[in-house]
Amino acid sequence: MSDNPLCTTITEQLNTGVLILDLNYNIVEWNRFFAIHAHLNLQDMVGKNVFTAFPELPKRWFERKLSSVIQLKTQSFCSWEQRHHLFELSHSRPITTDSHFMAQNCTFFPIETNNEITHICILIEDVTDVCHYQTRLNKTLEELAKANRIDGLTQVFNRKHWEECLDKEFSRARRYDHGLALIMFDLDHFKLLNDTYGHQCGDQVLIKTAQKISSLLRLCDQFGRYGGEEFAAILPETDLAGAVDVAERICRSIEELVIEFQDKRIRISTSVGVATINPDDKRYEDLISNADIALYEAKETGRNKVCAAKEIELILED
Ligand SMILES: Nc1nc2c(ncn2[C@@H]2O[C@H](COP(=O)(O)OP(=O)(O)OP(=O)(O)O)[C@@H](O)[C@H]2O)c(=O)[nH]1
Repeated sequence: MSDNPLCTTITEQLNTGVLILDLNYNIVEWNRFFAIHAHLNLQDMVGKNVFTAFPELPKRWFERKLSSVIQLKTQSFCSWEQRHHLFELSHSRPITTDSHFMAQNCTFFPIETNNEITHICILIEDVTDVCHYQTRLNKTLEELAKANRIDGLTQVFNRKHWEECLDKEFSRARRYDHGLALIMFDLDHFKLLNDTYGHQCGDQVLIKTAQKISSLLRLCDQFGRYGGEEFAAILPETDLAGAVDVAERICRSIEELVIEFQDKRIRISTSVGVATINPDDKRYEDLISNADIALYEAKETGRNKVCAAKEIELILED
């Protein structure tokens, strides 16, 4: 590796890959680490063009990288997060990883002789462990973030996240004077269903109902589980007539839904309350209250129906 035997000994013991190229991309030197992980013979590769020796190299990117190192006379770095690996080297990680090749941090730096760049040195650091643990950590964080937003049983938004969405939509609607509607659903006689068929059956009904309602909403609507057998949907840019129309459609679909549980075919219904933002509403909770009053009205006047907050106001005015 070097005229100095001490340096050669050290370089050969390094746990880092060392590859030295001339300015025509020919391999001048490389160390044992590189040869072992490339499964190639140390001597065979010297003098070969790097692109012939490693056809997997991204040629244009590599040439640009080296040319900037030469022109700027400065070192350059490429982390595994930018590019998982440059060279298809094996790793010796005992624990199984998803990656077939060694994850690499690569450093490129110019070698000068008499003030003139004659070679480029590339150092390859094996960061397969870092990559593995970072990937696992990211996955866990993603799962945690999801668990923080999603109701475990029905897989729709949980109440906390749903209310945060409503808070944002409410502020936006107020600021830009846009429409905003809220639909609250409460399954009818759910206690009786639980008592008759058992809690597992009740759970299945909640799952299927949530799926059904989700499938009938638009992508921009936000749907969540508000409580036990209560669900709620936020409909941005929607007026009362539009929201009632959606609510009616959902109400009829739930009525027609047949849920199979073991050998039983279960049918249910839902009462629905609809409200839209009005100038008196100061906080998003006001909108929930109005939808809740409408929902109560739907329960009181027979269930399996839709009531709108405005209709109640009119009834009160009468
Ligand atoms: N299976 C199951 N049941 C639940 C869950 N959460 C709440 N419940 C039940 O839902 C039932 C709700 O009962 P109530 O509030 O009396 O309402 P209801 O029987 O639907 O009557 P109305 O709303 O008046 O039509 C209770 O028995 C709760 O135990 C759940 O996650 N799974």
